[in-house]
Amino acid sequence: MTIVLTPYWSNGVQRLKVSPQPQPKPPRGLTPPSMEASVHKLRCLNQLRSKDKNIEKYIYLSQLKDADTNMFYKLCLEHLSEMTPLIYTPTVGDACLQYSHIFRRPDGLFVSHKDKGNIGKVLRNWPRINDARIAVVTDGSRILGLGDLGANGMPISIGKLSLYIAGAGIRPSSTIPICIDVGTDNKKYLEDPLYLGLRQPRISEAEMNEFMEEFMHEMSVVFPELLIQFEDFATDKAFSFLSSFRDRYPLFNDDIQGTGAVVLSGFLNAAKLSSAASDRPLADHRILFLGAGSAGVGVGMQLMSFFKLQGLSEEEARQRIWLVDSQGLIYDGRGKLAEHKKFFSRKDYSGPPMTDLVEIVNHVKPTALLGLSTIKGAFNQAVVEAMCAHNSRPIVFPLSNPVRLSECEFADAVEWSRGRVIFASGSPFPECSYEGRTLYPGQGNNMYVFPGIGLGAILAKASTVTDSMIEASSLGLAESLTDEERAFELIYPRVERIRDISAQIALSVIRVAQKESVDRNSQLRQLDDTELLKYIKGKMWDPEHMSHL
Ligand SMILES: NC(=O)C1=CN([C@@H]2O[C@H](COP(=O)(O)OP(=O)(O)OC[C@H]3O[C@@H](n4cnc5c(N)ncnc54)[C@H](O)[C@@H]3O)[C@@H](O)[C@H]2O)C=CC1
Ligand SMILES: CC(=O)C(=O)O
Ligand SMILES: [Mg+2]
Repeated sequence: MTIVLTPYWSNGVQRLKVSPQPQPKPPRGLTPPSMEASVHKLRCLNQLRSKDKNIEKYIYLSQLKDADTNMFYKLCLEHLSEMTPLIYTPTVGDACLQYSHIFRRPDGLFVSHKDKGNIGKVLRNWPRINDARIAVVTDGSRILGLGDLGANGMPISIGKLSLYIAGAGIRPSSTIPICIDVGTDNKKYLEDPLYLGLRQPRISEAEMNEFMEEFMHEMSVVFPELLIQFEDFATDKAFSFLSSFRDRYPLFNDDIQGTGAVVLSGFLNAAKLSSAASDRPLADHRILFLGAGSAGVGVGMQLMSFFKLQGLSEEEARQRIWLVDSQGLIYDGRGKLAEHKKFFSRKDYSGPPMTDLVEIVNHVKPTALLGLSTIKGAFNQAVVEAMCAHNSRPIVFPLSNPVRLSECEFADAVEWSRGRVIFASGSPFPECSYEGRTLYPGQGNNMYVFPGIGLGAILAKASTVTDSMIEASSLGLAESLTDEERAFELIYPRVERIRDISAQIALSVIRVAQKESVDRNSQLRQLDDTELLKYIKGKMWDPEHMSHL
């Protein structure tokens, strides 16, 4: 497919009309005699599989995406469980760490502090302005659990958007990966002669707030139909930019809201399995978090809905959740707390600081232990055994990314719990067998929901992304398990079904947007659910029908 760009003016801004054109057959002699599309797919797959290291596979796939976008997405769709760990976590973490060294050519938009006052001008340099529908924006300040990676954060925006395209059929030309470069406090990068970003420490909080005001305003002027996903901002900024901008522009924060939705969904299914193995009512679950950053608190807030769905009040729901950070259990008597930790701070404990996780598990007696702490191995044998002492089927979700920061490995959790654990992790682990049974880990990663949230919000032309739209994505995902998946005790559907799942999630999100009157595309109101689902699926971009060869 080639793209033809025709300039035109709208609201005083020059835009480009994007028209995809079928690729003309190359003149005879310019391709080899036996260039069959299906054989070439096999050739690409073989080249990919011949590489030993995942980072080499990542580089190969980035180049393939550049040279033959359709082929890249055909491979993604046909081999999703093989491709996802390469284009996303865990490999994307290594790609970010090494970005300045493996960089070949630009693929995304860099907006730097040097552009302050001229951000609109920089945004207008994007070649596909009129087609833009979704941007993933990071400032690189907390990439996965890897910390401040500055301008090296760009691959996370690229990776998330590849999943939008593969998982929800968003047109590649409608996506904009953005990395805001406002410096880095990563000393190693500042000293690296190959580092691609600004060679300066991060700007102050006040300067950052001013910069973001201009950035968001200009984004809405230049890209009036754009939905924004904030990604991997350090926790304070993640919370403050979400609350400053969410009522003014269509946006959501993936780490707070997307993660909240995906974990609520998995927890709904896990709690049913766990409760079925004991006589414990669903309302009696007790959840302990290791990690109280944007992800931990975001998930905690979303899990309040689990208890409210069981009929509990807001206060009763709050009482079911305990948070632990690097200083131990979070409680009022501990001293000054960061703003985002206050809501879940316990009032029913007043002893000395409690820092040992086994001691905390024995104090709280949780039914579920969730890790969003970036602390590898924090759920060790003693911790998992303590969980088993209180539960016939303990729920253990080590959700930190990438895989080498996971609080616990699946095989260990199975072994230490003697096959009783109900498990989901942020990055994928292989299945394992225990006493003749094959056990499957879940992947509790926001990748299950953000493509569908984005697709729904884009099609409804939502003016804002509401909490109920996020919750709808979660309930839609929880209900999407097939009978076969339930029989295998899966708590998330198989990733191969992502397009169907995204369509279902988009439908739920659109219906809530309509109910809350934030849909600017009111035509979709006339469709019943069957028609709407057909409409959504019909809108999905399909690489098979756009052959490059
Ligand atoms: N599975 C998923 O879909 C997602 C996973 N994550 C992962 O969650 C992790 C955390 O992300 P954020 O909350 O944004 O980061 P953050 O840095 O804001 O939060 C980390 C939290 O862990 C706590 N912590 C650090 N060391 C600890 C220790 N030794 N013991 C107990 N707690 C400790 C910190 O006090 C802080 O509360 C990252 O690894 C990230 O990749 C984030 C979003 C989505
Ligand atoms: C998955 C994700 O968004 C994170 O680890 O930050
Ligand atoms: Mg993230």
